Amino acid sequence: MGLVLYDTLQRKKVPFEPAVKGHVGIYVCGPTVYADPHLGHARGPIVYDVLRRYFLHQGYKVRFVSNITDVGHLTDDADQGEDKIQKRAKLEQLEPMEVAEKYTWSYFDAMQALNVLRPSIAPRASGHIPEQLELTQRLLERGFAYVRGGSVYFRVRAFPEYGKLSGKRLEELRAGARVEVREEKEDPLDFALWKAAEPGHLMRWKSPWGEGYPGWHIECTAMSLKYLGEGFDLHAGGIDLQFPHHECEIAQAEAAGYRFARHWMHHNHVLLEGEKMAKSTGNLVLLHDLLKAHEPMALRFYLLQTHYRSPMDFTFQGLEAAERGYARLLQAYREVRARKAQAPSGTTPELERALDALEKAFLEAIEDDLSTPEALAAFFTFLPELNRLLPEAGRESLERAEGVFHTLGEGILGLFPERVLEEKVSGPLLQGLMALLLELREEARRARDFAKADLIRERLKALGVIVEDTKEGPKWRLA
Ligand SMILES: Nc1ncnc2c1ncn2[C@@H]1O[C@H](COP(=O)(O)OP(=O)(O)OP(=O)(O)O)[C@@H](O)[C@H]1O
Ligand SMILES: [Zn+2]
Repeated sequence: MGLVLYDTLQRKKVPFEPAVKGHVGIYVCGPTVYADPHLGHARGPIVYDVLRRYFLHQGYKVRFVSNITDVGHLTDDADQGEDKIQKRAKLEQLEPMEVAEKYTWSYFDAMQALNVLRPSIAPRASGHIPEQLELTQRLLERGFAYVRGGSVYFRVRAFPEYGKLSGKRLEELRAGARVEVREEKEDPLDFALWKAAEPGHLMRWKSPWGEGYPGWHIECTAMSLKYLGEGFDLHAGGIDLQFPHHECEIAQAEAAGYRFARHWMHHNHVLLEGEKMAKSTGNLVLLHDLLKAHEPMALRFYLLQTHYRSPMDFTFQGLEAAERGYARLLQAYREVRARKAQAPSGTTPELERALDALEKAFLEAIEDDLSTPEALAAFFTFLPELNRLLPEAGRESLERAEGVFHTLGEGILGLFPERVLEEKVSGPLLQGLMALLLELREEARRARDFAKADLIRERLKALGVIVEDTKEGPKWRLA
């Protein structure tokens, strides 16, 4: 069938064909790094990670670019307010770049725990000032921008297609626009490409118009075009970015004469008590807190249970239910691996048919606009069949089942990294089991059942555990 995705720009599901055969270029707007990530920040990366893994599974070469915004994102998301990172730097008494570094790693660490593949490139906005200046210059030359008091603004009225992504009409936007007190703009809808730095503004660079810093929107246009080239395949981010951020990105790129992203994808929000989880409002659950108390893969499973275009209300009950669901899947996978070794050679036709059905339903779900809930449902339809057939199944069929868990469950959904497959015997459990065995052996000795006592010692020795009888009683150590 092939992949079909809902394209926000076309407002419908469309077949996805990459521009260059065998290659896919994806750009995902990354976080503004001024605070620890919350659960909402994990949703996009996990959704687009599944997409990326699907392309890899289909044999594509994928270049996955996801930026780090470390400058230019102002507290009101538009052209006013303080730089979010600089504001935090003052609060924590750090250099702005220290703040950015600290929270970039906090974000990367959380993504790693969630088994999200690292971006091929994670460009920092502050490392791409020359590219942003060049694009701004180009927009000036082409009449799409103007300079006012050391700042450069994009002239929205010169780009009639402004609004095409979000479906907003210019007249309505204009009617609703705030007119600022010290208005430099020709039109309240115009947005900053470059802002003159006020005295005391810490993050500043030289430009043809004086010292300043870039606008948030120009960063992503410059970095996506640099690393993915004109007409790249897919641009993605949260629905809050559709307007104005992505609308402005399109205007900048196309007014500069470049073909921009061919497809647009937007994921819906994680909510907490009905409101968007957000750093700026403090309505959030921190990822690091969740990751400490819960299996990261259960969290990933939880997020994948809702389709990416639907809002998702976070609750602890929901997470606990997901933990149980995930544990059932993992247990089945582990059992397949364990049984495989002892199973008699041969295939089991019923299991083969169940696997065919699973593979088919799974891929159809993913290819239908990345329906991860249905892909998971395919696994849960398969589980009772598997459990029923497991005791009798032939080795070749079990090997195939293991392969399916591996390629679909881990390869595409990213739910079973090697770590979760290892059987873990924790220290306290091992100590408890050994104490129990030695106690039983002592009991046998007291009952003068030396044959049993020796048998326990010999069997332990075969497992690499040495038992020594000392004055203080029996002791054990690993051989
Ligand atoms: N609650 C959420 N659910 C899903 N995605 C989110 C959520 N909050 C932010 N994102 C996404 O995370 C990425 C980084 O966003 P950003 O750093 O601006 O986070 P934020 O928490 O919304 O910050 P702020 O509250 O300061 O605007 C964006 O793609 C954004 O759409
Ligand atoms: Zn962006």
